[in-house]
Amino acid sequence: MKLSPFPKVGIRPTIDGRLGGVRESLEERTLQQARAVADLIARELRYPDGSPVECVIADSCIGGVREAAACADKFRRENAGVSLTVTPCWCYGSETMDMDPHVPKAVWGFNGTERPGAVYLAAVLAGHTQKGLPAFGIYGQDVQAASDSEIPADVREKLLNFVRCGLAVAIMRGKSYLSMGGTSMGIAGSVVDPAMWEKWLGMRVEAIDMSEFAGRMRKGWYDPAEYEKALAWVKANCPEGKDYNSPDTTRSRGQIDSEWEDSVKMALIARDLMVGNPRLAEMGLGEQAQGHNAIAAGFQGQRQWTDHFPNGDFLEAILNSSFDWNGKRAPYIVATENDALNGAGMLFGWLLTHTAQIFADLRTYWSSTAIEQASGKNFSHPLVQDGILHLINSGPAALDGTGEQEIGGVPAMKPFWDITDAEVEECLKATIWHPSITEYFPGGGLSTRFRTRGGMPATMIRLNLVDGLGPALQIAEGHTIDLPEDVHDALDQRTNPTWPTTWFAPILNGRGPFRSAYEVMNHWGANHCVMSHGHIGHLYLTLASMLRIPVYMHNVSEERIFRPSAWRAFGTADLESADFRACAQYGPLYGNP
Ligand SMILES: C[C@H](O)[C@@H](O)[C@@H](O)C(=O)CO
Ligand SMILES: [Mn+2]
Repeated sequence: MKLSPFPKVGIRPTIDGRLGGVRESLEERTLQQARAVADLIARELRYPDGSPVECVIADSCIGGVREAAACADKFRRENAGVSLTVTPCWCYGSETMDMDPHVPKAVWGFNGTERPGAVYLAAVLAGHTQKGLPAFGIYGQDVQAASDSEIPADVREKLLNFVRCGLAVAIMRGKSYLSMGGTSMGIAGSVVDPAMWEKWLGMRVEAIDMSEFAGRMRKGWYDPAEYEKALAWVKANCPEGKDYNSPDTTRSRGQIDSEWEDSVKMALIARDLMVGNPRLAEMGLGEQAQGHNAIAAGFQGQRQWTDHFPNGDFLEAILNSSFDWNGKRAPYIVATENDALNGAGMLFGWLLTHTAQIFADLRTYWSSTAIEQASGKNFSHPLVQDGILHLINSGPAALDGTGEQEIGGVPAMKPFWDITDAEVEECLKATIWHPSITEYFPGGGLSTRFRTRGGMPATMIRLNLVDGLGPALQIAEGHTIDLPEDVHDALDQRTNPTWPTTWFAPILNGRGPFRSAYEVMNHWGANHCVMSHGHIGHLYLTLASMLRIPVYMHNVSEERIFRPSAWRAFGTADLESADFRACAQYGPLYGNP
């Protein structure tokens, strides 16, 4: 993924500015604390391309406003997109605080008692709250000796989660969402709203007409050598399955072969449109070589493209996966049906985890009774209470979604740098490509079919756009579920056996939407959802608060919620309402609607 240089993490060692003893006694200790945090971040966190996260530390401790200003200048020069203030002692809050309104910020006040680091933490957070510059507060549970340079586990977790989410915010800033085509079948999420991307995510919306695909395919505006390589790889790795079309809608072998060829061309063209390709410049296509600086995109597909041309299943499946004919690499985020809101959700999930994201229709709630009626079998599972949700895209999903990768023997989706070659093979083997259903896709194409292995901890989200409110987020942690073969088959054949299926059981806590799996579906805000690997609802909550996007449904336990300290001033009895009030008060991160 050819993204511009990634933003760094700016570390601000603040200090008591009083010379004549106090400051001198603290200089080395304070700088050591900053260096320890920088080492932790570089050791534990990666950028989406797998390279270690870089930190930039202020040239001196910050004891007053001049040093604070010098640090801000350095952070601007060095492209620091996240701000982390650390200190073991008292400092002068309003004189040393970071006042950049657009950079996610946190403060770690060392919990020692020889010097009042925690008192500064509270004081400077009060300043942030008073000035409308919300900041995250990090304070260790246990008192540490002044000489203790260890970063305790609870502080470490908050530091790393803050930086993960802060970098997601910073990396999105200035990038594009590329709308490939327009509104798909009247899906509201594909009525792309530039203001949402600009004001909440600091991004821009780029748009291309679908004729750009037709034109590039017809004129051969893609790398011919890569095309041949990709087509050969597809023939060797993408097995074709049963043609479910009726005799009079079955397409000929030759037609399907040409649909494979077009599908591969479309994948190359979509990627080139997103991030550019220097090879195109060598072909005399200098403007096309630029791409649209897109970190996420959507493909309109249905309709009208798919009335005349092959569907985008192969394009979307392979670009969203962590591998292709060139080997393992970061996914390219592409939303089916140009559902830009789901595309934003996929982008969040990828930036938080660096793993592929499953795009799916939230198609059906299957109660245990309905499962028994449809399959003749009664089905029970320790993680299933009243029923399960059928996630199945009328399109593809990342092949990582097969669940053929593992962490500790448990199905997972991993960053590309952790995926083994054998796991890539398993993901490909677990996927069958069926000739698409002609009545849906008269232009043909191949549909992606797999079933996600059960037992994967997963988080399902949806970003919705609410008139008068702006974007709002839903989160449901849960697990993928294995159905017995015959039960799955009965339900899958009845639904659509040419598309990718994930059976999902949300974790229920008996409250609100999480009273039952039925209520989770009943409350879902749109036809699509994104599934990420892992129980990462807490990361989505932190990210949403940085972007001032309220969360109106989640099943994350209270102790895992980490938001700016100012959020507490909007209410502590009902965190959901407080979140809404805080987001309304601060407005979108990059400007009011
Ligand atoms: C049946 C339609 O063709 C599908 O595309 C539709 O079910 C959707 O995916 C809507 O999100
Ligand atoms: Mn859909």
